[in-house]
Amino acid sequence: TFDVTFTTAGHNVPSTLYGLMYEDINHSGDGGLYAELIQNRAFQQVTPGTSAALTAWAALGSAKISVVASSSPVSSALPNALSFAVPSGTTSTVGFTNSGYFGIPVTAGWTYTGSFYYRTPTPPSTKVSGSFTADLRSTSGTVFTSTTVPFTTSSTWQQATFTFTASSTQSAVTNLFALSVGGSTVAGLTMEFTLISLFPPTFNGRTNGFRMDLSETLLDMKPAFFRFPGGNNLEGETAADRWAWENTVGDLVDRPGRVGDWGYINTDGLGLYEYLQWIEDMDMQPIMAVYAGYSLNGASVASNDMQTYITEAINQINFVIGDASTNAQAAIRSSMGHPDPFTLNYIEIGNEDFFSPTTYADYRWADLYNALHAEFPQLHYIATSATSGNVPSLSPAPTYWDLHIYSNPNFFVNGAYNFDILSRNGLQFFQGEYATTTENSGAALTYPFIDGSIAEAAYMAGFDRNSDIVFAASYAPLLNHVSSTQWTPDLITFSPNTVIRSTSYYVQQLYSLYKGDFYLTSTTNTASSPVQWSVTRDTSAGQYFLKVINTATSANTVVFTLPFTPSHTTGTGTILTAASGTQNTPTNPNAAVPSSFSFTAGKTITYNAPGLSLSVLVVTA
Ligand SMILES: O=S(=O)(O)O[C@H]1C[C@H](O)[C@@H](O)[C@@H]1CO
Repeated sequence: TFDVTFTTAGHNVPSTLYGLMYEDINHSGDGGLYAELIQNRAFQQVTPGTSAALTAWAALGSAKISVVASSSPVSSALPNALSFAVPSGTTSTVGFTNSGYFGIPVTAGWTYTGSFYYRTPTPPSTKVSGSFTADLRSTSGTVFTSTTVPFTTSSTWQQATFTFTASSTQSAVTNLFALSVGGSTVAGLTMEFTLISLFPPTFNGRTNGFRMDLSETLLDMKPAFFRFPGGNNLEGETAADRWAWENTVGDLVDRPGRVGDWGYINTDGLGLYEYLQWIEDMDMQPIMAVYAGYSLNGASVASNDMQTYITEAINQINFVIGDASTNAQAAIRSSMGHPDPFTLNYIEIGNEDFFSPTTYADYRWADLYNALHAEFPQLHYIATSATSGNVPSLSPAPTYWDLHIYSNPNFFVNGAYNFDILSRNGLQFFQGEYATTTENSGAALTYPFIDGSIAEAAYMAGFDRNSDIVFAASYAPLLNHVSSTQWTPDLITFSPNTVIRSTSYYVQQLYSLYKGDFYLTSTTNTASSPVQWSVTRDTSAGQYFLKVINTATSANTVVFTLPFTPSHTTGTGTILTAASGTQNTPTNPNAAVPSSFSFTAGKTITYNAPGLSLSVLVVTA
């Protein structure tokens, strides 16, 4: 039995404590949160004439399709186009299909919004007019919804737009988007297409917006912040490949895309503006990274070449918070629909710069911090070259540090007091990435498992307890498309039409929902104890959240002694628990989900915590 006495003494819990780490990994962005359904929609960053350039595209009928460098590109950012050549004499239906990001969901009642650019490089002397049919169909050709799109041959680019509404829901996602036309209409013609786009309804109905079910899944966690755009995906393989904010704003036709750092092309259709608008819609605040001159090939920008990136970072921040009436970057923001500044308090300078500590310490941190702090003194700047609370020395000395740790359950069980032992010297910590990534045996994990998730919960009791110096924490990675994975485990796994909440998702959700605003000091425990606890309070609601974490496989009893007598004798709690090894997977998505229970409340509360469990007992004063 663990006897826990808590007092009314303690400290504030920062509103920023629990949030989300994001980067475009495992198709978290393109094919995930970004709602665009067409993969390789603008043939960005591909080599014309290669089969890879045609990823996700296939011809219909006797048409010949290939990716070409257009002789008259739709924009300098999008030099490539799909060439669609129809042999003379063709009479049957011709066209092309796109298979989406490993599938396309067909959902009853959804109105899809589509568009494409097209032209006929060498139009016939007598203009040809006709109609394309745009549709969603199964791979066997069953059409679920369609509409016609009139066209007239022209050597100049035209943009067509259309909508159609699905009347049925298909459980299969192996569906295709198709554009087709009667062969006799276009026989002998060669046409070019690009930026072929199809959106489902989006979160908050935003144009060029986010996928609804994934957004709702994240909203259910009430996350306080969103760290973006990376993670490794900020850094590029080289400086030239970095995430550069300016290439991600403005009209889609002006965004070149880039080769991302997780093995696939990023369209950057999900760009800085879209991130910020969604973060605002989701009641979060950004923790925004700026490129700090280190890239994944290990090279650092030379000291006397840093100015380009300092200016870029200043411009990036001005895009977010600048005055649109006086600042050019802020004016772009305003022109995109947000004249007022977005909320911004935290800037992360680089990512995992412990891979390049010398250049970070010698000049990269100071160059960026000094310039940004001078320009924006009200923002907080987060350094990234530490892995634990024993931070390296940098000048100027950072106040905020981002720490990352991926390990096994034992690390998190034994490390539960890692922050208690740190001296309070003004430093503030962001546990920006953490997760149980292997079993104690070292076996890799494809999905989180209850043993690791409850170990994470033990470690997170340390975030509550030390939230005087831990201002933010987020599990990583956040998202994983089940058909295109570079890193496991992940908090949430999804397919084109399903979302699987892992056991670690529920741990993150419970800590975030029951964060409270004040931590109450209680009986000191020891690291590596099988049981950890945390007591926080929602002061305005007069509610106390008694969290009990039992990392042992057998039950353990905790007896709480309260500094008051609750106003009720029965309390309601929420528990996540499962047998060792349990995972929520695509085939068993609800193997372990939280459930509620009631308990007897009084000046003392005896709680028998099941093995491998996180419980939150809610007590009303
Ligand atoms: O290979 S790692 O450095 O472990 O990559 C990790 C750390 C990096 O910030 C993030 O992008 C990635 C997965 O979350």
